[in-house]
Amino acid sequence: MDIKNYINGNFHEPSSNEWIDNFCPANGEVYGQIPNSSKEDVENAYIAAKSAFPSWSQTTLEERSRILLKISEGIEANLGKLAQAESEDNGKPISLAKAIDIPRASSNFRFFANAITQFASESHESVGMNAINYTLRQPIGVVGCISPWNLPLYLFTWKIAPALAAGNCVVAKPSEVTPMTAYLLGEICNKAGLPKGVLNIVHGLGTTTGQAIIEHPDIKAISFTGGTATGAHIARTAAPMFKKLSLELGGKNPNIIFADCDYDDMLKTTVKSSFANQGQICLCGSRIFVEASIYEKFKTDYVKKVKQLKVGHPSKNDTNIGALVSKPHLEKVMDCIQIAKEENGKVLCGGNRVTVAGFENGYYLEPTVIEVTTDDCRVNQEEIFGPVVTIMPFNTEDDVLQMANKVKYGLSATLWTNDLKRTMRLSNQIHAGIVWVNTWLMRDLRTPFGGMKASGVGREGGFEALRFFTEPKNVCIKY
Ligand SMILES: NC(=O)C1=CN([C@@H]2O[C@H](COP(=O)(O)OP(=O)(O)OC[C@H]3O[C@@H](n4cnc5c(N)ncnc54)[C@H](O)[C@@H]3O)[C@@H](O)[C@H]2O)C=CC1
Ligand SMILES: O=C(O)/C=C/C=C(\O)C(=O)O
Repeated sequence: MDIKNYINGNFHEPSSNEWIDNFCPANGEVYGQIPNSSKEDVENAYIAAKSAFPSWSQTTLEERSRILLKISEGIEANLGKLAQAESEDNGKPISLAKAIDIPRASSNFRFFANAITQFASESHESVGMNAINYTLRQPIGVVGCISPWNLPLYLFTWKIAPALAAGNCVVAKPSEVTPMTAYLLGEICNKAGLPKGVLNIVHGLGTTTGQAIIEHPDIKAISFTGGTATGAHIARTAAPMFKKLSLELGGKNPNIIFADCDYDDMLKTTVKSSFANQGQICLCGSRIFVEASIYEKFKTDYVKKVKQLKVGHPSKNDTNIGALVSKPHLEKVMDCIQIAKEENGKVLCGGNRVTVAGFENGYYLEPTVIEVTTDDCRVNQEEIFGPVVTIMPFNTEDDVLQMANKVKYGLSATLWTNDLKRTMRLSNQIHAGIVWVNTWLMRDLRTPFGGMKASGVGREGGFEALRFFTEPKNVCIKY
């Protein structure tokens, strides 16, 4: 199916008539074309957004909320179609798209439709000065939202929903690798009655379409999720124009397992936190550190469970691990495994491409566990973003804390222990924006979400997102 840009409520071909092949990761075949939108298309999207802004920013909160709820319902009503599109475009198991990706996209709109009705600003009485200060939280104007391929509609809507709820108009670009569900969202928005131009979706490469968005002098804020190198490039480009930036970037997250944890729960969840979505979630616990006293037992039990995961076609209900998102990404992940071997990492299971009968050109890879003896190796320092984890033992809390923090990233961490004091000590000291204790990826959309160090700048979620998408203006009145 050919995809078009959604500008001013209508579907348009790219002005340059330049197209990009869209590949299906499950079989490696081209199954459609997407626009490689130019500066001109981005400008058209901007003009539509700009002209929609005066009206949308003055639309009552109740009305904005009502329309966003309708979009949420539209996503829910199209669950089957969207899940199938997501699975075909991304390679993820359809079961995952149905249970997680699409319901969460719907929740994102529902959550921010409700949150905006509860969003309030501060006032400060300046005692002894006969003055009162109050702070307005005004929409910024036209904002840019750029999202990645791993959780396509989930992350696309995680940015768009708060931006719209706060009264902004949006120029958004999904990943060129997984454009399909963002394309389908346009029709849902029209049916929900979203006024023309409030949301505009342009498709294309990061280096052309994405670059035109971040360089646009009047797109005043950029919310981006993706790789750390791209985040750094966006920051370099946007900073001299004083754009507001929210950057949600890569991770190399420690999963720290103490002997006193609830073992069965830990084991089951660790398999999930290692390999969910083929390991292509920035929050996956890709570095597993296990207390020495249970290391050998863990190693045996974990590898046994990982070997039971079924790699298969994403449309099959019994598939645990689908296809990786693209051929270049598969090659990148396989290169990382090769580097691990060269650095004396021991592959305990996996490490090879999988041929799925009938889909021989699909991008399938075995879930891979690598035992390492030092945390300094590249495979333990660099983000792989695939179904590959490392495991190694540790002796003391101090040792593991040091190793956990000795990476450039600081996105999330998982702790498995029943010792409350240890939980508090480690949670306080660990370099991560998100710490899960005895669980993983349990989400409450009100909480601040994002990372420190090379994992990003700013936080998404809840009122943090609404604060990002508004400009605070303080008014001081003397009486
Ligand atoms: N934190 C996360 O959730 C993600 C991390 N990654 C990491 O990044 C690595 C590279 O993956 P990529 O697909 O190359 O991610 P990327 O960071 O290049 O892509 C993310 C989004 O940014 C856009 N983009 C790329 N260059 C841009 C530019 N100059 N201006 C504006 N937008 C631009 C892309 O078109 C896409 O929509 C992965 O191997 C993985 O390690 C990738 C995707 C998501
Ligand atoms: O908001 C969430 O629940 C998860 C977000 C995940 C990412 O940002 C990612 O994998 O890139």
